[in-house]
Amino acid sequence: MAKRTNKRQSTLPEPPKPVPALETPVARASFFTIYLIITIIIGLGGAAWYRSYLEESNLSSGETETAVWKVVELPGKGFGMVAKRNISQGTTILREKPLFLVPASIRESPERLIASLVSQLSPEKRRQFNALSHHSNPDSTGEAQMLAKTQTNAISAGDMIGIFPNTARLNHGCSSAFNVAYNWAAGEQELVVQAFKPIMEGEEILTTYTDTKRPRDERRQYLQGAYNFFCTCSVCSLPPEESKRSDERLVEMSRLKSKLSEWGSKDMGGGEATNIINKIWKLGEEEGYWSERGSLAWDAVQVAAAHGQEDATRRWALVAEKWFSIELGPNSLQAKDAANIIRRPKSHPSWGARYRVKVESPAF
Ligand SMILES: C[S@@+](CC[C@H](N)C(=O)[O-])C[C@H]1O[C@@H](n2cnc3c(N)ncnc32)[C@H](O)[C@@H]1O
Repeated sequence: MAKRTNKRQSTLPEPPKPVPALETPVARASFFTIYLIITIIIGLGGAAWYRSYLEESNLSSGETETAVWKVVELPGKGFGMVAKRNISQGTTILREKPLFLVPASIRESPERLIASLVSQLSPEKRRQFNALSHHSNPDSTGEAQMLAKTQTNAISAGDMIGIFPNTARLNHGCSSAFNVAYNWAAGEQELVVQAFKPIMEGEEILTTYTDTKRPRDERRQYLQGAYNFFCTCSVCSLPPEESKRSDERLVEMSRLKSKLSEWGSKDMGGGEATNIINKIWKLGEEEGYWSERGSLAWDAVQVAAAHGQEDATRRWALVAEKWFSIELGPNSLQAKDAANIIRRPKSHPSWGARYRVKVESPAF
């Protein structure tokens, strides 16, 4: 049996003594040549890595192609964004600063305001703005067209709305069809786009323009009115029977979500509230609707904490932290708040605010 030895007692043979490398001018010269070559190789490798890092995570506005996605023309949709390679769940596919921000409600003429903001853009940024589509008012020109482009492409950024030329190329998909979500990072003043589902190479990268937890006809009517297109996404194209079942699930998810507000008005106990959250989760799983999972689990954290249930609070916070990180990014305030509750469940602001009662833990 081999004896355990420490280094000092090692019986391994002594390593060979290093050969003095820099003793002659020739040796010194070849050392510097090798040093130079290694430095260049490391430098080039580093630059390539840095370029790919920028491409994946911190793009400057105006790019239409990165290592991860490209903007292409798609039949019947204008432009859209397509994955250039498999994208794993939780990947940040894009960070983007706005061309400009506008308050969500303004007193002055919106046309005039947008025109003035566009006139202040650099020529390159103005080109990016002019390249955007404007389906809400296709025949418009001049200031009206600038307003139409803003209406078609604006994305909420805190209490403002902004124009983000890359994110603006994301087309819409309903319930199980959309695979990315964006989140305004107020600290960095940039939009973060996260893949909350795995996306295969060649697949279209889709966001959602509306709450799609409603029946297909209603969704289509809304999208036609607000964005001027008839939705034929994978959910809207389901055969009649499957479409009916999908509609039923979505309507039930929506009904249960509004029923949950009864806990807020103290008309529902903590056990029932967490039971409803588990039901919504299950329906979402059946539907393939993975969005909003972080906030659903966060609602359960609130219920469990208010009823003073430490173990359930921590378990729901673990789920919330996981899904906030996937959908909003690990540096999002939401993911950080959930991480704090995992460490100290009793630090939740609602801790013990209601009578103590057992609540359900995650049932998945
Ligand atoms: C924010 S833009 C998206 C990018 C746009 N396709 C482009 O070419 O720049 C919104 C417009 O894209 C089109 N669009 C988005 N999702 C679509 C879909 N699922 N099917 C057809 N057209 C869609 C509609 O014309 C909509 O008004």
